[in-house]
Amino acid sequence: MSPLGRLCQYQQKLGASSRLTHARYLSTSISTSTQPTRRPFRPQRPVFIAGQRRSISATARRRYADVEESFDPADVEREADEVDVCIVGGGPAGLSAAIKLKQIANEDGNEDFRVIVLEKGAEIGAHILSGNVLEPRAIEELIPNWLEDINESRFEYATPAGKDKMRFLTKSSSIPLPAPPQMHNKGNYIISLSQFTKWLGERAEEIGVEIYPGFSAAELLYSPDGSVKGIATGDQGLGKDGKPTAKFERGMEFHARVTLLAEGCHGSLSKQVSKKFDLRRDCQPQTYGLGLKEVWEVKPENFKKGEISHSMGYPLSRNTYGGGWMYHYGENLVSIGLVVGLDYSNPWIAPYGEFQKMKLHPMYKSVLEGGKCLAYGARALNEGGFQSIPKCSFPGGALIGDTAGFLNVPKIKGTHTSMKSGMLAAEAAYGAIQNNKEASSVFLYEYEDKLRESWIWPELKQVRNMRPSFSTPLGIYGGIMYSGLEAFLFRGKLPFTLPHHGEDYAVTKPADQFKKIEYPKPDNEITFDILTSVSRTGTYHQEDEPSHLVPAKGLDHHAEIDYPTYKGIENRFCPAGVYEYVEDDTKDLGVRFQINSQNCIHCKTCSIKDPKQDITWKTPEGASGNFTSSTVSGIS
Ligand SMILES: Cc1cc2nc3c(=O)[nH]c(=O)nc-3n(C[C@H](O)[C@H](O)[C@H](O)COP(=O)(O)OP(=O)(O)OC[C@H]3O[C@@H](n4cnc5c(N)ncnc54)[C@H](O)[C@@H]3O)c2cc1C
Ligand code: SF4
Repeated sequence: MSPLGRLCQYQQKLGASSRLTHARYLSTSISTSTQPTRRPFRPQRPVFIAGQRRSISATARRRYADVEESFDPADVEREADEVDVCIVGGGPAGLSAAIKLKQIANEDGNEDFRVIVLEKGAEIGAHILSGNVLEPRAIEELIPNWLEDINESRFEYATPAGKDKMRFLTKSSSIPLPAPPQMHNKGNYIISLSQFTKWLGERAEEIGVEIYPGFSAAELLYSPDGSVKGIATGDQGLGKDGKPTAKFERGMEFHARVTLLAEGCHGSLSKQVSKKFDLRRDCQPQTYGLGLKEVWEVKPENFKKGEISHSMGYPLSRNTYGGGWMYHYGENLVSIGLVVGLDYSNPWIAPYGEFQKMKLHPMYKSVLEGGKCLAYGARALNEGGFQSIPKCSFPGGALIGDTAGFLNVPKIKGTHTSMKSGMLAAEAAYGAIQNNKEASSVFLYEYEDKLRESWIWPELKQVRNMRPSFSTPLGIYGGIMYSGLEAFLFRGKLPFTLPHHGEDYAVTKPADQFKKIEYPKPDNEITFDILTSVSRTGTYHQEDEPSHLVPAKGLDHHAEIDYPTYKGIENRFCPAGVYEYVEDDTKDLGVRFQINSQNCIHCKTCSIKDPKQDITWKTPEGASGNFTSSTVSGIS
């Protein structure tokens, strides 16, 4: 069977068609009992079938394992395919770059220009998690009739933003605060980013982008001159021990003139490339927050379509940065969430516990009461802003979107900037490839210039001092006061840039310096235990695949270096119950470190916050960590 045939067979096996069909859409949306009214899907437009225009590889041979056979997977030759641009990550940034590239190439009469997108989720949108209030600036530039198109193809899709509310919370009351201009949402839309991304995927395929969901880019490939020459997808069918099983299939190589990394916040290949080319040498460290989110169907009398609320204060202590949100959208749907800055020093803090506590505050509880929680998810987001943007180009490629860190923190918005960065990289990549037809390696100098000349730069520069102003001894109070002055008076014009505190993991202090925090027991109406929440993410990893969460020298060594000082911080920072310290008398510490990697929801917090930086997050097998069987992808 041809490699293309095997690819199709593989996708069918996963139920992971690259076509985003009506049936597929319905099967991944919310259950019928709670399903809001929605318009029927518009008939499918003609689409390009991924890989049909050109086979993935005509010559190379893929090796399947014999059950009895024992060999080193790395010794097996990989198939390779040549493309013009390889994009890793089918999120808003990657798909915007892909669409822009094909728009330019098609206008240029260069329809054979090959752009591929590899996405680790089983389908486009499956691994996307966000609020999301969309500022439509970038999408209006990319697809001018987007709103009409999207509203035709999705149930009441983009809810126009209504009233903005900003509150400071104490334990039982809420004090109105003036919403800074950066947080005004007039002209914006509340959307499901997962659905928006699926729609972008359809638009990309229509104009000839080849999209391969279910494929993790696991390794960067380099040319002899040191430039990036593409990526390799991960091997499939390895057992827990890392040895090939009967289902083993070697990964594939994609060689590209330009490789764009669009992996989202804290991308694993981006981390490697940043290190190799020292991309962070002239910028501040990146800092992060963890966003935890639920989607509820609320009682109609509690629903205020389009209302957008944000809060600061309770339940977070004055030294912990963060805030909550609640967006009313669609039909009786409410997106509620909490972002917790990962620069907290107290290792007893559990962001999941803080989120559950927040829902019990009267401002939130009054809306949720009598409703039903449909979905849960969590994802890290960049908080470093302007001063943490690295060099974005490297020989052979570039970082685009959240993996470079273009999120506007006071706005809590990064979709528009991520998309725009992808579009700028696309323009630079097409020009560079056309102008360097013979050169082996392409460098996207123009991308860096375009970023600085675009609206991304002044937007992020203006708010650069707000986030670091929360890191003074005055904590949240100092931050609110300073940010108020910045927002209404200084508007980013002060002649200095505040630095960040350093890396988030490095500010964590020993547990014995703090009192242990006890979180309220779940009531199963408003608050839930972590495993119930994980069941609402639809997370699924193969039982027997190797763990993608790897302590450098094994589980026992990890426990020895982390546990005595931080008393199980991994168990508390992980929003999916992946890490556990289990009592075990046979161990010197009295506990055994356990990793339930099948629960992982790919939020990346462990890679950011582990105080000893001992856990490596590797891309799991493609299509695993599949969140689509839940309600999440329909509404997140
Ligand atoms: C809780 C929360 C709330 C937010 N609220 C808002 C908001 O209201 N408004 C707003 O504008 N923005 C918001 N954002 C930010 C917004 O979600 C991001 O800025 C945006 O999604 C970034 O797009 P991206 O394409 O760069 O990355 P992502 O959306 O993260 O997409 C990356 C994609 O790459 C895939 N991928 C990663 N690594 C690999 C690999 N090695 N191989 C193959 N595939 C890979 C992932 O599966 C994913 O599909 C929020 C973010 C969070 C976490
Ligand atoms: S294991 Fe790491 S990436 Fe996975 S859910 Fe837990 S903290 Fe997030």
